[in-house]
Amino acid sequence: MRAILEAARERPGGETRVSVDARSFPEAVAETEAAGRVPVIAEVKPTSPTTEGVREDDPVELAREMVAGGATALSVLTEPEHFGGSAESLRQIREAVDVPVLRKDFIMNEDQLDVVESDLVLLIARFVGDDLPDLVEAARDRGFQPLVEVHTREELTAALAAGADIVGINNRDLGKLEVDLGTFEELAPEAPDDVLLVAESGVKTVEEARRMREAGADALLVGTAIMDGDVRQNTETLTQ
Ligand SMILES: O=C(O)c1ccccc1NCC(=O)[C@H](O)[C@H](O)COP(=O)(O)O
Repeated sequence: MRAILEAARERPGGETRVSVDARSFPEAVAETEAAGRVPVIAEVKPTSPTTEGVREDDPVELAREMVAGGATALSVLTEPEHFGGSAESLRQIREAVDVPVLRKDFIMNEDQLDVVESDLVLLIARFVGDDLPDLVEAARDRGFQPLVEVHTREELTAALAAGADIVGINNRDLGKLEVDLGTFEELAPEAPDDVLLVAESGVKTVEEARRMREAGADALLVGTAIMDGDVRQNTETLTQ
């Protein structure tokens, strides 16, 4: 994790401030619910420190297939060194689909928000620490919907104090890289009802998707299980 964070701190920001006309994620979730399906954010994740190999397929084609499979939104890794992502992939994907797109990266400072437009942007409470309130505000000022990621009760408290209204509870401990779906089950009851809760990481099966929904997940963020094989079929299975 240290190498990922060191690289993130070094990565340059954008030169001009972005202004986004964002596609509403809460509305997309409500539409999926109304259609009787499970809201899933499908992740375009070419590789990761916990995945073997690299998926070399065209990211835009993968994204189109995920949307065809019923994805409510997409998450696109833009971290280049450890996840095989790029800002350019995200730009092309957002142009090619009409669902909200989350920029998944390790954003450490305000300038890094200006690298590329997206509808949602990930802010990881564990890594931004006391800068979280300012980054939430800076993201909203640019038109982004911030998705604040937490893994502990303290981080959830910090996210709520920073005004987060879309919170991702990550089942993956980014210190140990271990996954435990019990993390979402433990923290979800602590969040107020008006916060949109996303269960992140480790969901592989329909049963696990149901487990997260029963624990209060408004949406699920799924990477590995969708990227492994036929992404359209995998998305269809998890959104049913
Ligand atoms: O996925 C990893 O290996 C990883 C390693 C180090 C830091 C972050 C990492 N993942 C970020 C994520 O949050 C996941 O990509 C996302 O939640 C999807 O998880 P999964 O469905 O388990 O692929």
